[in-house]
Amino acid sequence: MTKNGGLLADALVHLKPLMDDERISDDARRRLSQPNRVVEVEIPLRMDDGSLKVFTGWRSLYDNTRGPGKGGIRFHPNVTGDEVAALSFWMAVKCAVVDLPFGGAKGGICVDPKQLSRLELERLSRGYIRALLDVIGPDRDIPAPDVNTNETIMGWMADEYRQAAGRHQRGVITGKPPGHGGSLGRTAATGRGALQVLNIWERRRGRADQRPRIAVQGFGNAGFHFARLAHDAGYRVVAIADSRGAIYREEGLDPLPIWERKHESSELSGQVYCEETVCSEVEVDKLTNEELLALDVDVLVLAALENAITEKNVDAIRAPTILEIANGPINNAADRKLAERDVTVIPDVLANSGGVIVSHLEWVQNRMGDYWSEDEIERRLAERLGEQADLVFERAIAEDESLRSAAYRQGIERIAMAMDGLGTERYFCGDTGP
Ligand SMILES: NC(=O)C1=CN([C@@H]2O[C@H](COP(=O)(O)OP(=O)(O)OC[C@H]3O[C@@H](n4cnc5c(N)ncnc54)[C@H](OP(=O)(O)O)[C@@H]3O)[C@@H](O)[C@H]2O)C=CC1
Ligand SMILES: O=C(O)CCC(=O)C(=O)O
Repeated sequence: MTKNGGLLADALVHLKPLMDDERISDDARRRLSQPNRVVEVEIPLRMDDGSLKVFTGWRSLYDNTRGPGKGGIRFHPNVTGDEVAALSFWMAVKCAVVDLPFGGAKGGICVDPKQLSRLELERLSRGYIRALLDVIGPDRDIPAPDVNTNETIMGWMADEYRQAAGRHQRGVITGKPPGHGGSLGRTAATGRGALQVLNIWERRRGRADQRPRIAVQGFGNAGFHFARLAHDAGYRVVAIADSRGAIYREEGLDPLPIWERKHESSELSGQVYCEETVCSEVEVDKLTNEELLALDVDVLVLAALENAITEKNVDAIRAPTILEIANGPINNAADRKLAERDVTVIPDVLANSGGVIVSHLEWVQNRMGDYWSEDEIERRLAERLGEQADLVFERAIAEDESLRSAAYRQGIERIAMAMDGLGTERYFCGDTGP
């Protein structure tokens, strides 16, 4: 068993009820039950002091029936092959839920990037790409940012691939800096999309004119942009947490200055933004992460890592609505308990899909060699996400099932239909070679 205690096995539990559906063929059922492949690589890194360290990395391709694999790369000390495989499963479901022509993939390196210098980080990022040249590619498997990776890192990685290929291949990675083939709007896309999904849900529940109080766990790319946009849209962000702790203010917090303070010194390190000096303009209370999760807010937003809510702390949760921006932040046991208590969970495979939707737009722009304005990106994101979220919500209401179950059905049916459409002789499509 891995450090994450069988994350893929826990993730696959959601498939079980769907597998009884007669629309899912036996072949599709079998092929959906494990990843196509999980590649493990050792990446040697010359440290600034001249010593050599070796880091382990992975890239998992869960399924590529509907198109090339797609999914981010995570740098974190707890990354394992099992975690990456689970994340690639969620990517496969997510891309199908919002009807993108992609399969699911994910990658990661077991490393604490906060312990590396900028040059070490660049060498490691480039080394990861060199190690995986045979499995990634613009029509094979297309990485993007995830936890502790960003557009700078995607730029280094795309450049490493370009050097190895001997030509520009911009569509090999998304989330790059604008100017190096990156799309406008990608950085904020995950948070923007999550807010749109929440807004649609709140409107359906007749709560659009209220000013919900929200608490946000995770203040990185996804959590910050969500909090900033939600604050601007009139939500009251009463609490924010990063890996070091949480701050709370009943009157509401303005996420932008908090973010600016947090990032004054270094892009990737966690700053102690909840020190009194940092928030000296307003009175804030300090909370632990567990206290933030237990706040009596209208919406609890999970934007950090997997298993934030498990059977150990689920009974303390008081929010009636949970928005999953992180992938897999609620384990199965906790999910069942929340359902028993009629807590609405807006699931990750829909709520955080804004990022990959704009990644798809970046890939399309790279292939066209022409670039859209930020307004155009936002319009296209809103159009796709609005249509697909409505389908999920309508299905959930019509079938009287959870939003997670409705989203999974939407995604899995599309993948299974694509698998069946290819016939019986297509067993594996690793897409290696030139
Ligand atoms: N980036 C994207 O486009 C997408 C991201 N996601 C998912 O969203 C989640 C966050 O990703 P992203 O924002 O990109 O990652 P980042 O690395 O930018 O941010 C992660 C944030 O989570 C915080 N954090 C880490 N551990 C904890 C903890 N135990 N308690 C509270 N906060 C914690 C970090 O704290 P600190 O700042 O102190 O390090 C950081 O603020 C992940 O699950 C990711 O897979 C999903 C779809 C797309
Ligand atoms: O933008 C992408 O391709 C994938 C982002 C991601 O890793 C995710 O949605 O979890």
